[in-house]
Amino acid sequence: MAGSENQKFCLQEVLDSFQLCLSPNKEVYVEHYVAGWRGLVKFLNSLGSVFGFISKDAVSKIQILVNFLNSENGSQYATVQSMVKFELDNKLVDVDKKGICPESGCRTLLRLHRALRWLELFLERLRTSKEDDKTSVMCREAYNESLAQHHPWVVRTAAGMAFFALPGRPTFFEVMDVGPPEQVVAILGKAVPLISEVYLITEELYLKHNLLDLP
Ligand SMILES: CCCCCCCC/C=C\CCCCCCCC(=O)N[C@@H](COP(=O)(O)O)[C@H](O)/C=C/CCCCCCCCCCCCC
Repeated sequence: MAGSENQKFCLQEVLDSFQLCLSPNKEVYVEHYVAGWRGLVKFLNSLGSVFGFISKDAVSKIQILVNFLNSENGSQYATVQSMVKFELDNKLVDVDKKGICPESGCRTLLRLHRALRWLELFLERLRTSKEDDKTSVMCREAYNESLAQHHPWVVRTAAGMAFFALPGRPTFFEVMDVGPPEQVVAILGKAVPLISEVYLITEELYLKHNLLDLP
């Protein structure tokens, strides 16, 4: 999968990954979760180097999780549920905020999990938007309602500047490459509830184990 972030973006592929994410008993498969993010990073990379610092951060977090999946404990990382249990049972998570385990699977996935909420809010705005609506405004509103609350001023400022470089809605829809706007809206109508379900399952799990504030 190395270097796949430079390949062409495919919205259906992202949708498929998030669909495959959920097991019949509603566990979240880490493999498909990271595949969904890899697909999204392709989209980000197609927008140009202004978004490079965001893409780099997302790729490094994806890679940390892939490394866990490929490690000798890989089977423990099959689902978010098994990962949480394994890392908590083995004291691999910085629950006491002492600065240990800076790269646990739980804290790494939490960063992507918060970003998933941004994605859900952004895609819902995109889905219900009108032709003249600005993607930069939709993106900023979604960011302020979610990720921004976890970012320091310097990151919020850099992100805010990058949003100005977002292409307009028509170009956005073209890059999605799934056909006319009605088709994009239809696919987004399937993607948003799926993403929302994956988000809610993870949120409840993290809440139950008091992991939502991991440093
Ligand atoms: C269906 C197609 C349309 C939507 C396509 C969206 C494509 C988005 C792809 C990736 C999104 C980026 C995910 C970013 C993960 C950020 C994780 C994070 O919060 N990291 C921060 C904290 O990490 P630690 O320091 O604690 O390890 C880190 O400080 C962040 C640095 C980078 C800035 C992140 C800003 C995120 C802004 C929201 C994404 C905007 C993308 C716009 C593209 C439409």
